[in-house]
Amino acid sequence: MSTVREFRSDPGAVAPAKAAVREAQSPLEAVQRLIRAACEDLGLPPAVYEYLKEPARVLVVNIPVRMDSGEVRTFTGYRSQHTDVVGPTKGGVRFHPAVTLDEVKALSMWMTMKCAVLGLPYGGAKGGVVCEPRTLSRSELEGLARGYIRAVAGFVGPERDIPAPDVNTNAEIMGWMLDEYSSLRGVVTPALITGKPEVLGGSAGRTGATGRGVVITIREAADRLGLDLRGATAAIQGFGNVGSHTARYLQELGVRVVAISDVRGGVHRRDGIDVEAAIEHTRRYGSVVGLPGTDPIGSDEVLYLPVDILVPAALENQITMANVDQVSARIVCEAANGPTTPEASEALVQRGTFVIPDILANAGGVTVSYFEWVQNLQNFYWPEDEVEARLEDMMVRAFNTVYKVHAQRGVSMRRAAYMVALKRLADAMAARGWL
Ligand SMILES: NC(=O)C1=CN([C@@H]2O[C@H](COP(=O)(O)OP(=O)(O)OC[C@H]3O[C@@H](n4cnc5c(N)ncnc54)[C@H](O)[C@@H]3O)[C@@H](O)[C@H]2O)C=CC1
Ligand SMILES: O=C(O)CCC(=O)C(=O)O
Repeated sequence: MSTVREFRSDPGAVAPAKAAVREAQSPLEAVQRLIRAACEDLGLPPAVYEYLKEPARVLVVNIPVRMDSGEVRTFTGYRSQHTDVVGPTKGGVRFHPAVTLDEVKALSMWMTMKCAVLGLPYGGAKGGVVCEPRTLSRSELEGLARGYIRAVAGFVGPERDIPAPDVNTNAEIMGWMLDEYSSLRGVVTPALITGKPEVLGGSAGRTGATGRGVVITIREAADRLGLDLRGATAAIQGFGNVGSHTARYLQELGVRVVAISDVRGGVHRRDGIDVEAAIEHTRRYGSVVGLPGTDPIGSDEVLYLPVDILVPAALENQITMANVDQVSARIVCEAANGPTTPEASEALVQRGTFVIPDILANAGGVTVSYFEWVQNLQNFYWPEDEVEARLEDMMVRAFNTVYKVHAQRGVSMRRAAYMVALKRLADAMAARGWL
């Protein structure tokens, strides 16, 4: 790397996390603080933060959709591409009423950090559409998915930016987007998008990959802490793709999943919930609420149960300085992106909670997306056991790398993960002559 200079504050920039007394007011501010703090920890040249403090490009689009009523309604969509310093950008597309440009920017920045922790050859990206998918019919949803990819088609592509599923999007929606893009380009382009159905070139194991990765990190953490997972208890907030697979794989390791919640409410059972029954109930009724043999519990209450493992697997900002004192789990594993503010996370760590940060915990999804993209480019497909073995290997290596920095430097796992990521990104910048 070029000469390492002292990292100086500039008056316009966000305050370093060390000196922060005020809780970050938004996910964007939170991720900026985290990046800046890691740059300081590593003594990186100021240019590193300058390159990373905002996304390189953002696109705002209006998406007209013909509704079932015959009227045309316009939806707002975003795509944020944070940095392509190590390769094309990569990240999911979220359909949610609360999506904002700043949220999408923050999510793209977390993607950069996540890919760098795992050593994947991508920068981060994220997309979002402001909509309430629960109020859309299937054909309206399909129109929106096709409209979104049409609107960003000149901006994405296998060598530029590769979308994937996120909140309220899934393999079927990725299939529609792939079809639309392929029609526009006049050539079938499986490497455009990951998390698609296997019959269209999706990777074996992608659907469960994020949950599988989450559970690998919990297993590694439990090992370091001397916690026997057989008989340990867990509570899970959010029971979509990530939450449900996490619950399934935890149960396979002998963990008792005593509480689960989704946006409509939660369920509790001291002796452990039958996870497969909860998945089936959710498939049928759209929520875990009302699962026979369980007691009702509020969505938020799940966060406060005296369990060994708490897995927030829904949205950002669920654990903040306002409620952190009520969290009593021994391990908090951030399956969602940004579920804990940096300040609340620091408070948990001070109390002895082992926090596995999002950019490590939920990296299994993008890792298998990377495998999917590689398979698409080679047009050669791997069996599921090979995907799982490679995922296991990469997640364990990433966990060990972060844990080593955590132990050697006496910093939190989050700070350590950012340091690992920033070191790789800064090395790439230096090698490209940017520093
Ligand atoms: N799908 C993926 O591969 C990856 C997803 N993530 C992150 O994981 C999180 C969850 O994503 P998915 O499972 O894909 O989304 P999803 O749409 O499949 O599921 C989201 C779940 O969260 C629940 N939820 C929403 N608001 C809630 C609230 N206030 N309280 C309790 N539950 C609530 C929903 O009801 C649903 O059960 C997000 O933060 C996402 O960015 C991270 C890495 C990869
Ligand atoms: O699979 C991917 O490419 C990205 C998944 C994602 O959006 C995330 O990790 O937050």
